[in-house]
Amino acid sequence: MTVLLTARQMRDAEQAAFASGAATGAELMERAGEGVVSALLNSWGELAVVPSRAIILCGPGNNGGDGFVIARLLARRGWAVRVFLLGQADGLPPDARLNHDRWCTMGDVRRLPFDTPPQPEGPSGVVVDALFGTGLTRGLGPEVAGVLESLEAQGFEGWYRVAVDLPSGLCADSGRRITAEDGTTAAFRADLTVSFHAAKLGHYLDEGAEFCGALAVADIGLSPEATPELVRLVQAPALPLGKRGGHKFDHGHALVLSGGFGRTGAARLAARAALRVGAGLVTLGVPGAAQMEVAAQITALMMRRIEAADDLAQMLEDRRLNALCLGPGLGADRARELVPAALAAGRATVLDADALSAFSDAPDALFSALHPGCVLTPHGGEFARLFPDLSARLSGPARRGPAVSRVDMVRAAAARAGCTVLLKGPDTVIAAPDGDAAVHAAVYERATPWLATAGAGDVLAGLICGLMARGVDPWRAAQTATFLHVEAARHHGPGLIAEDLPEALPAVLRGLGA
Ligand SMILES: NC(=O)C1=CN([C@@H]2O[C@H](COP(=O)(O)OP(=O)(O)OC[C@H]3O[C@@H](n4cnc5c(N)ncnc54)[C@H](OP(=O)(O)O)[C@@H]3O)[C@@H](O)[C@H]2O)[C@@H](O)CC1
Ligand SMILES: [K+]
Repeated sequence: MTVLLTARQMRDAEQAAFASGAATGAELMERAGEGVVSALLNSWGELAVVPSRAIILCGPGNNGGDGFVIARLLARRGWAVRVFLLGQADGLPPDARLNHDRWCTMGDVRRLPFDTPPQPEGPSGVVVDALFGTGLTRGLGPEVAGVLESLEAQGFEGWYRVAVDLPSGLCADSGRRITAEDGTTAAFRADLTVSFHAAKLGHYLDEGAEFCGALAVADIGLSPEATPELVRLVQAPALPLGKRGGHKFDHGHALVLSGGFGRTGAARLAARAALRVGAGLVTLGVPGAAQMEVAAQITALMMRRIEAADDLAQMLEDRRLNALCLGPGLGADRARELVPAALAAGRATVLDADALSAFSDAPDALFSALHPGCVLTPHGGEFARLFPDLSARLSGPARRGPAVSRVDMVRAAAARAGCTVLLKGPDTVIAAPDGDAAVHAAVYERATPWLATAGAGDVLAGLICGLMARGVDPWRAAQTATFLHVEAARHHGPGLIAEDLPEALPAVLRGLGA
């Protein structure tokens, strides 16, 4: 299991190593520096062959200490190294001071921001940002922002940019840039970020991936963590996704409620996704006026007329209908009519799109009807309508580090709703009401910007519904569906439209050994 740590959890891991005698701070710092050097040599092979030049910016804490180790290791490889320190050597914590002093036997240290700003001194090289890492408590002031700007000036175009642990200015817990008192919101923009022991939430959430560039995690010999509040990074599902015998009713029967005439496409997309992910049967619940339209478009999918709440309640007397999906193209009036009846039936239920927006005026009425078998799948706008106070905490500037994160807010939303909440985005956050949280990241090598296309969200809702019809619990269904959704988009590639997603699933499932 890959976990994403907060700054505090990282410090706890470090303290545990000190307490058990497994490592000293100086040893961890040495390994951190070695990790950065080997990651940068691996990333850009030519640097491993011919010594280059480096500009290393060291901050006033242990992130700066890592910078001094990197300076020493690169200089030993024959690199031309210039080191800059923000603040005074006297103020450095002990391990950083030790490495500062070791470096001083090999080269000089210039002061930031007073000395002349760093100059490129050659067409190529590496800029190393070791100003701030997990200890960032406030935004970068104008002086530091000015230094970062000077490193983007003319002459640095051919230079690689490496951040130690985190790009300075970026919050380890939230992936948000911290805003300084004067309103400056600066951060180092890296090509490669090298972190230690485990990735931090901030590498994946919000603006994290944009500022990190690529991400490498160096092993510095700390023990794996096992605290329950850890956030996991969603990866290939451990569930058996293939069918192992049985007939169609053994794999569940999903019901997807459709909107009216001319608005049935979204529900049909969701239904097809539910069928492709393995639900044994999928029925579309359609108002009379739209039946001809739907009938002309479906084959393996089934259809039943559902006009009003009574029709739905009557249909749900059939206990074999075990998972519901409401929202895609449903329309606000129909959502207000059908959602209470669906929730009263106590089935596994996905609420998306209109089924969420229809309750913007009275979210508490929705929350009181929800049950643990539900999954809400809002995008940012729908989340803001249902949880305006939580959303507002993410939309204003972050003034202090560590800042409140999307994980914090989705956890709070799940606790309030009493069910699983999935906030969509390239950094999808999924939280369960008991506080479990996971991040699904479609960033770095899994970036799929072409997934931002009409109807993609409807397919996701259908995948969750289909998995729940197969008996997967809401928490795992939300994670597995998100993973499959992005894998389908990756399999198809650019040019993707929502219709392609269900059609890409067989290849994705086969690739996962289903
Ligand atoms: N934990 C581990 O296991 C390992 C950790 N390691 C490394 O240590 C790093 C964490 O070190 P750290 O805790 O010393 O914090 P760091 O990021 O260097 O900064 C703290 C200093 O910056 C200051 N400061 C903050 N914001 C500021 C601002 N905007 N403008 C100006 N100043 C600001 C802050 O001042 P204060 O807030 O106290 O006033 C304090 O002086 C971690 O990222 C990793 O690289 C590795 O060696 C391997 C093992
Ligand atoms: K840094």
